This record gives sequence, C-alpha cells and structure tokens, in this order.
Amino acid sequence: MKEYIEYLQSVLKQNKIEFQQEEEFLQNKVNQISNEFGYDHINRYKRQMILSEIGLIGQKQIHQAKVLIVGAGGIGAPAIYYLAGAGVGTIGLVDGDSVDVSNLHRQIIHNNDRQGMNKCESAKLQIKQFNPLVNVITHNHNLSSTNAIEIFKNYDVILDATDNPATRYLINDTAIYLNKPLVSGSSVGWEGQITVYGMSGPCYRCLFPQCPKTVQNCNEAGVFGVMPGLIGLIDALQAIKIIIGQQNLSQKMILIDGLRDIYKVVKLRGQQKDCIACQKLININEYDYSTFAKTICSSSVPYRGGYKEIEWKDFLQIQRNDQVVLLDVRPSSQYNIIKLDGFINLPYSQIDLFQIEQNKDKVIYVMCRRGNNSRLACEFLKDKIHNIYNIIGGIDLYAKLYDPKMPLL
Ligand SMILES: Nc1ncnc2c1ncn2[C@@H]1O[C@H](COP(=O)(O)OP(=O)(O)OP(=O)(O)O)[C@@H](O)[C@H]1O
Ligand SMILES: [Zn+2]
Repeated sequence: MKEYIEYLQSVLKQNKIEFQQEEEFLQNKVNQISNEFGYDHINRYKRQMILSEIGLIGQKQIHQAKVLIVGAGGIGAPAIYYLAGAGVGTIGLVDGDSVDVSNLHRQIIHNNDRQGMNKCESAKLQIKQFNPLVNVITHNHNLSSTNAIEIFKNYDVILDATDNPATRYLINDTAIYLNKPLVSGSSVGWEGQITVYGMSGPCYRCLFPQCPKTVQNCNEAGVFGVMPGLIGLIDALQAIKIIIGQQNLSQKMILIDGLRDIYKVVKLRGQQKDCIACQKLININEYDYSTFAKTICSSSVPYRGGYKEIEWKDFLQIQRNDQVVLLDVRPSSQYNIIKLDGFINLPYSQIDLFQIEQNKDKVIYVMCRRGNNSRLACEFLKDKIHNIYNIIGGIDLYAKLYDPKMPLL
C-alpha cells in the first residue's frame, strides 16, 4: 500500500512538472505572439482584420510598413488620419510650414490651438491622441533636392500631398530613382485627380515632361475643402492596397469633378522610353527644381511695354477726379470679399467689355491680386487707350506695405 502511495505521488509530481512545462510553453507562445502583434493591435484593428483581403498577415504588413507623406496640408491631413487609423506602423511627415487659420477648413488634422505650430508636429500630436501604436517621424522642414533621397530611402511608400510643381517633380524623380511606389493626388477648386506612379507604370514626367498649363495651387485658385479631403482618403486607400499587395491605380487615374458629380477612371499611357526620370538620368542632388519649375511653369507675366507702370507709393499720391478710372480686374468673388476705395471691378476674363469710347481720354489705373492679370489687361487696352498704368504688385503688395492685417485671398 505504501509503495502504491509513493508511486501515485511520483506520478502526480511528474504530471505537475509536465503541466508546468506545458503552461510555460503556452505562456511563452502567448508572449511571443503578443510581442509580435499584441491583443491591443487585434482589438484595435479587428473590424478591418476580418476582411479576407487583410487578415492577420495583411494587418502585420500594414504594421510593418513605413509610409512617408510629403505635405501635411489639405490632402495630407485626411491621408495621415486614415493611414494612422489603419495601423501603418511608421508614418513619416515632411512639411516646413506652420498651421494657419485659413488651413483649418480642410486640414482637419490640425486645430485652432495649434495655429503657428509646425504642421508635422501638430499632426503628430493628433495621431498620438487616437493611435499610440503608430510611430511618427517628423521632418519639420521642406523637402529639397539635397535632402530628398536621404529621407525617402527609409520608407516603403511615398505620398505626394504637396501643392507646387517644383516639389511635385522632385518627389516624382526621387521616388522613381529609389523604385518606391508614389501615390500622388492634387486638387484645385472643385476638382481633383489621383494616381499611383512607378510600379512599372508611368511616372509624372512620363505624362508631363513639360509642366501642365493648368498647374495652379489652391492659394491662387481657391479650393473647396471637401475635395482635397476626398483625394487624401483615396490616397490612403491606394497606399494601404500597395502595402497588402492589392491592385491599385498604377497606370490609371481617377478624375473627380465635385461640382458636377463626375467621377472617372481613365487609363494612362505607359512608361515612356525617353523619360529622364524613369531612365534615371537625373542627378537629383544637383538638379535645380525651382528654376526648372519657374522656367516651364511660371505664371508671372513679363512687362512688354506699351503702357506705364506705377508703384503703390506714387499711386497713393495721385489726384482722383472724374477723369481717373481705378480698375480692379480680380475675379468678382475676390473683389466682393475685399476691395480698395474707389476701385470698380471688371474681371480680367471680361476685359473686352471695357467701355473704350467712354474712357479713351481718361487715365486708367489697373490693379489685380499680384500684378499679372493687370499687366495682361493693360496689354489688351494699350492700343485703345492712351493713358494707362499697371499698379505693380497688386493688392497683395498693398496689404504688405500699408495694411498688414488685411486678409490675403
Ligand atoms: N517642398 C515641400 N516640402 C514639404 N512640404 C511642402 C513642400 N511644398 C509644399 N509643401 C506643403 O504641402 C502642403 C500643401 O497643402 P495645401 O495644398 O493644402 O496648401 P497650404 O500651403 O497649406 O495652404 P494655402 O495654399 O491655402 O496657403 C502645405 O502644407 C505645404 O507646406
Ligand atoms: Zn517616367
């Protein structure tokens, strides 16, 4: 009997050891899994993880991905929000600009209290508030030809959410040089477009070796906040699909006309054999993007003579009487928001309606926003009217010199 009891005790002991070992093994397994991808991740992302196209593997790919967003403005702001929400593990942000109150109608990742703060820092604060699992790296300065390669090489996918041609070409050339997929969106007015460059499809230079004539930024043309919002969200969608290996907008472009509710997907022409970016013939570090963009995209109108030009300080001295006409050729939408005393409005687009007969012996002073359209207006009128002046620098320069609190439109 005693022997039997001892035997049972030894079996129990052995079982206990085995049980402990098994428990340890299981605990190790749990620890291992949670180190890689914890319950906190699963709890947060389970609604998208149960999609068959994502699952545990896809979510891990998203977690391991490093996405760089250049520009934390109208398009960048919503893109950053949703990429962080979806669990992109590392988000890099590049922007040297700071939050301005006029950004807030569309740049929803920033807020009133963060006016004046660098946009990357502001976005980082917001991300940390709603998803602490994301690692945010901030580059609080503008992208330039001397820093682009260094920054881009640490990321898997690049998003162009900027607003000017020089930066657009720089981002394109750098992404293509480093073989990184580039999600690129733009939006002006009520319109927007999105595509994916690289990935064996064409790049921006393949499509536009010369800067497209329509390139304007929203500063010049105005923007309805929802449009960059839409574009930024589709950008985020494309980036995630690239990360999980789904089909995307490479070789296709979405064109949106928000005012008329037209949504089109067009097929793009393929990569061009003579594209200097795709052929990697550009020395990015030494390429002068701002001169290139100025030369091929410049919207400033040169002075060609045939009329006179006057500076604000001299204009403010002139005698105003019924022989003097002050003409503001900005769009009526701008004139109706803010105008200078004594100026009548005739938008440059309607300059042919100017009453020549009635005014041909008067002195005409023409003003616009920055002095470009007023030059064009003077050119149009110079053969018909003898005494015509362009006011140099337009209302923006007037505000800068004499009324710094005046909102610039
Ligand atoms: N070279 C660059 N490097 C980094 N960010 C850039 C660069 N060029 C432009 N950006 C950023 O891209 C963003 C574009 O945003 P958006 O088009 O909404 O215009 P904005 O400059 O913020 O506003 P607004 O045009 O009304 O003044 C801006 O935050 C801008 O600072
Ligand atoms: Zn190309």
